[in-house]
Amino acid sequence: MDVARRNLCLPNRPYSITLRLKLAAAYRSLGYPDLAAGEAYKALLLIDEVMEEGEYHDAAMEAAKTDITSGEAIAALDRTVGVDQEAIVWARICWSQRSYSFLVGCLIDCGCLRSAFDYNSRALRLFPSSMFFQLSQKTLVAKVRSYFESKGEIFEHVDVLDYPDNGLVRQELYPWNNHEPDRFSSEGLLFLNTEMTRIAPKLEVQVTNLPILSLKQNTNGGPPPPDQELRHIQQLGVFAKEDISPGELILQEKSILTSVSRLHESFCDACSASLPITRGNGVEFHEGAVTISCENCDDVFFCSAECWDLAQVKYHPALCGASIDPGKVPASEAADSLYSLLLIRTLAMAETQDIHPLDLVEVKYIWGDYHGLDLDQTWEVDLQGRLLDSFGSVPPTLPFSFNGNILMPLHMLEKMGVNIFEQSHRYDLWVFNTLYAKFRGTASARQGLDGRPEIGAVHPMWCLANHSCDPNVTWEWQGSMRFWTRQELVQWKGRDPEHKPGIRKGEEVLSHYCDVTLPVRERREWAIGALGGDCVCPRCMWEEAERRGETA
Ligand SMILES: C[S@@+](CC[C@H](N)C(=O)[O-])C[C@H]1O[C@@H](n2cnc3c(N)ncnc32)[C@H](O)[C@@H]1O
Repeated sequence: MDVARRNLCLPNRPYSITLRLKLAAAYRSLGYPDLAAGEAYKALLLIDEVMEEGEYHDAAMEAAKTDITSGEAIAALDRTVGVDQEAIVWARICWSQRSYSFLVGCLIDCGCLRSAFDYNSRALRLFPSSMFFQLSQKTLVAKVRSYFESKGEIFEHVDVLDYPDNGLVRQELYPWNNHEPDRFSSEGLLFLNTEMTRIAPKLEVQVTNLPILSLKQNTNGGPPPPDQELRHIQQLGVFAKEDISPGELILQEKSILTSVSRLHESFCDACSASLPITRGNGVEFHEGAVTISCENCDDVFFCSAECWDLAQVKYHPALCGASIDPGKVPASEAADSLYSLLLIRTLAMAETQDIHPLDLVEVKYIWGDYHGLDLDQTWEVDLQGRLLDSFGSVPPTLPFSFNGNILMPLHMLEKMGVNIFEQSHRYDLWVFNTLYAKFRGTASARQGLDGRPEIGAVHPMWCLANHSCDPNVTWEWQGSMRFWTRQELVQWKGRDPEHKPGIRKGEEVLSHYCDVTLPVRERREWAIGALGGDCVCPRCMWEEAERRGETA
């Protein structure tokens, strides 16, 4: 595949602007405008390096000259513009125009209209007579106008900062991603079960079949199938190795893949347990423990020497002194901000441990909820070979923003001292997207008193348990994640009266992703993000039928 081939070239020519632009073109033609936007943005960074005395100026200048003398630049532009062979002219005029046009076009494709507007305005200042940017301006105004008019608002009254900037892109196991393990292989299961036995001796991970709940993946655009005709796929689940009585603690898992979005002094930076409250000059003791802080940065606090040691070995050195406080995050973006912080934690873990982010044991085996469609059958082009839509007809489901998926991770990596050009193979946008895909289906978040998500975490073993609105366990997250078998099952009228609390050998551990005391419609709405569609557990099916007056 073209993308894979060019990706392989990048380690040798990480500063080549033309190579970045070719990669952007290849990504776009394959229905990945988000990945194309990432390469176009890096091309713009390199153009700045060529034109100014920056950290990478010499390397970028050298690469630009090589591109020009080797004829690469001419091929990339499909035409020779100007006769001046100076790299700076190429950068300022040709490459810059091409990078901006990729970035703006791809951001529009991804629904990031505010960012597209911003870059198009910059491009128009540089190239005022460009038809492309003038047209893009018109397209953007039309799109933003129709967005606000559909909400009953007047476009002229809206601040640019309020323009929509979040879209959806393909949630995919990229064809060139060779880090994803075979989770169903005997080696994969052996690894997971060794981990599981350590924290939950009575449980084991098994392969199971689950209904695919996402309508887009079930219907390819047709009407929704009847519930009994849903397609099924293989996934993992957690099962009892022996009989377990009601009220037993069956799993206790501590994770350092956590995020704290505010009140950093109130939570352990490693495990996110609540910390003792500081009063005046003294410190309030909490279960005999006292808060430990990092002497070098004084930005982070820990609940125990164990957490401090884990932070030192696993992630903190990469971040020590690099403030990651996202500042005041609007309530509407609080949940996304927790995912971004999980991404930063993962990048810091990769950097500290010198390992590819997708090979970290904390993320490698977790579920990515990739679309699972056969690309040969789904991908559609017209008679001229052009894509029918920007994503090649693959339904986009992964939330995407220019800031969260491109700008912020690259900026944080630079703060960690990572060379984002030479380390592209390790810290590329498709890697960030893959991590987000994994977090979105598995992370848990806890809200503060004002209802805004405050802390988030991925517990790699706990998150292997599937959901039911009639769960046989309940869980609590306070530093560690803990599972108990329920003393009493949820009350609902349609259950088999023989079904009693406790879990028998061979039965699946069924967790809950929503508040199971709510009525069926509210439960389904709550869990839809984590499940990908409406829950079809026996309780939901029965209660939905009852609601429609269909039960016997
Ligand atoms: C946190 S993961 C659970 C573990 C996952 N089955 C695995 O293989 O790692 C959440 C995903 O599991 C699937 N899932 C969990 N409970 C389900 C249910 N009751 N019905 C259908 N799919 C379910 C959904 O695809 C969801 O996105």
